[in-house]
Amino acid sequence: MADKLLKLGIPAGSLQEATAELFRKAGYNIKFSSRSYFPSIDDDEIECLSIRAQEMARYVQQGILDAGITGHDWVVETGADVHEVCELVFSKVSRRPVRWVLAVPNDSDIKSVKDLEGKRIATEAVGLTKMYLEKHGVNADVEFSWGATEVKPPRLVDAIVEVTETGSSLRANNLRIVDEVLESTTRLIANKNAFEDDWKAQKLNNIALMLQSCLAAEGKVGLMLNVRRSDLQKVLEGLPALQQPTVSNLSDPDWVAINTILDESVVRAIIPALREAGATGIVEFPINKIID
Ligand SMILES: Nc1ncnc2c1ncn2[C@@H]1O[C@H](COP(=O)(O)OP(=O)(O)OP(=O)(O)O)[C@@H](O)[C@H]1O
Ligand SMILES: O=P(O)(O)OC[C@H]1O[C@H](OP(=O)(O)OP(=O)(O)O)[C@H](O)[C@@H]1O
Ligand SMILES: [Mg+2]
Repeated sequence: MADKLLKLGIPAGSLQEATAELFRKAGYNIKFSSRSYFPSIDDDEIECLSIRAQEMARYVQQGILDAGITGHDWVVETGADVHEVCELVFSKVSRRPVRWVLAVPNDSDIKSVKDLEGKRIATEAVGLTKMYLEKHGVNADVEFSWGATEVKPPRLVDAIVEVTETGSSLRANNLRIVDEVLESTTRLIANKNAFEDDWKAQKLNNIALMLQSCLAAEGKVGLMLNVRRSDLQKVLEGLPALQQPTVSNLSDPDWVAINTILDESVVRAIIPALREAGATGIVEFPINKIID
């Protein structure tokens, strides 16, 4: 049926590769070809369009796209009226939010937002910056920057408001953070009318479930082990209490099997302790998805 098609915006630019990689983990294969706005996806019910993150919310609001992936920052900046299906905490290189920050040269006299009175600020997010200045009752010139904003101070402007993830671009340009303007994460957003359509809403909720379950599984591993029933309490005490481990019977009534999920970072300390406590047959395995 022709209307069983979800038009989905995939962000071009910083989020493109991380988005495609997350979809791949979730079971969808997205392929980009140069100069095409239509990446292919191995699901006949989805049509992908490659759109700049800045423009995503506008096209979603207008219904040109049913849904899209973009940063919360651009939803706020564009003031688009869209439905947020879910938050997806991933950025270009990390699984942390990005921050829009007010930054100045290391040796600048500007120490707080109040010192911006009458100064020049360059940014790609003019709306966010003006809202921030207004909140602090400061009057300054905010000019739109097409990019490479970090190279502008001190010759062209006094300060910038720019997005940062690892901080390396700011460091490379001898800039210091004065204040945080907005913290932002990636979101799956939908057109409000499209989300009224049961089929589209379910399709989007299913995509959200798969993407979120992949993010939830990152940095986690599964662990299974066997233990004498008499050692069970001691072994359970050695496992992080985050998750209730599954304990199941074995054919030998004196033994039980334990199945649990752990942060990969603690495994190297926990496995030797489990062995010491009497566990045997310890197996660590990778996990792809966690659905609560
Ligand atoms: N490391 C990062 N740098 C910039 N934006 C990031 C980063 N990680 C995540 N984002 C998010 O990606 C979106 C940026 O999209 P945009 O299309 O402006 O990317 P861009 O970096 O300007 O693209 P390009 O690579 O074409 O310059 C924003 O929502 C931003 O919050
Ligand atoms: O804190 P960092 O990890 O250094 O990331 C932030 C930088 O990444 C983005 O630039 P991008 O590479 O997209 O170049 P652009 O200036 O052309 O947008 C963004 O505009 C910052 O410059
Ligand atoms: Mg950019």
